[in-house]
Amino acid sequence: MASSPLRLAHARALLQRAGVELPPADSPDEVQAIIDALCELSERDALTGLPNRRAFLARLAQELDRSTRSGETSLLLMFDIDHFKGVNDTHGHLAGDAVIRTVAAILSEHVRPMDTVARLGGEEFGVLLPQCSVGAGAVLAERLRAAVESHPIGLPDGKVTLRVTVSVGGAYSPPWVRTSVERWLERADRQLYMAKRQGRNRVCIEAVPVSDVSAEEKQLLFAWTPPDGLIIDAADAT
Ligand SMILES: Nc1nc2c(ncn2[C@@H]2O[C@H](COP(=O)(O)OP(=O)(O)OP(=O)(O)O)[C@@H](O)[C@H]2O)c(=O)[nH]1
Repeated sequence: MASSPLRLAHARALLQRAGVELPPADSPDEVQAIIDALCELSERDALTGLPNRRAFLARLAQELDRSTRSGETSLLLMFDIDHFKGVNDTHGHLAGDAVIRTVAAILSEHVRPMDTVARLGGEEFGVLLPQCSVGAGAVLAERLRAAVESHPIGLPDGKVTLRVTVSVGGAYSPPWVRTSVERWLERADRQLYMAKRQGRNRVCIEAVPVSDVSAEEKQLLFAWTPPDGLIIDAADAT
C-alpha cells in the first residue's frame, strides 16, 4: 500500500521537530528512514534520551528468556530520587527536569556497556545488569547510589547547585526458572519501598534470587509428564 504524501509529510515534520535527520523528501529510502525513526522515537524518553518504560519492559523480557536458558542471574534495580517533590516546589519544574536529566547521565556513565538504564517515568529509573552475580550486585548498586549522592547538580539558573540522593531496590532474575517481567518488577519495587521506609538514600536488594513463578507456570512445570518411552534419570541431569 502506498503511503499518503500528506501523512508522510506529517511524520517528517514531527521527526524534524524532535531533531531527527532524514534523507531528502521523495528519495528512495525516505519511507524506510521515517519508519525506523518513528520506531526509535517510540522507545525513547523525550526528557533524558534514555530508553523509556516500553523499551525497558521489552529488554527485561528478553533478559528473562536469556537467563532462563543460561542459568545466569541478572539484576534489576529501580532508582527513585528522594524527596523530589521538594526540588520542584523549591526550585521550579525546570530545575526538577535538570535534576532528572543529570541523574540519568550519572547512572548511564557508571554502568557497563552491556547494561541498560531507562527512565520508567517521573523521577524513577530502571537499571538492568545482565550476568550479575549475587555477590557483585550489591556492590554495583551501592556504587551507583554513591555516584548520585556525590555529584553536584548545577541548576539552569546558573546560581544554585544541588545534591540529591536516590533510594534503590533490586531483585535478581531466578536462574533456570521462567518468571514474568511483572513479577520481577514487583519484587524490585518491594525492595525500593523498603529502602524508602528505612530512611532513603540506601540500597535494598533481595538476598537471593527468588524463584517466584505464577500459578499457571507451576501448573505447567508440575503437571508435565514425560511422553511414553522417555525415562528421566536424575543422575543424568547433573
Ligand atoms: N520536574 C519534573 N517533575 C516531575 C516529572 N515527573 C514527575 N515529577 C514530579 O515528581 C514528584 C514526585 O513526588 P513524590 O512521588 O511525592 O515523591 P518524592 O517527593 O520524591 O518523595 P519520596 O519518593 O517519598 O522520597 C511530583 O511532584 C511530580 O510532579 C518530570 O518529568 N519533571
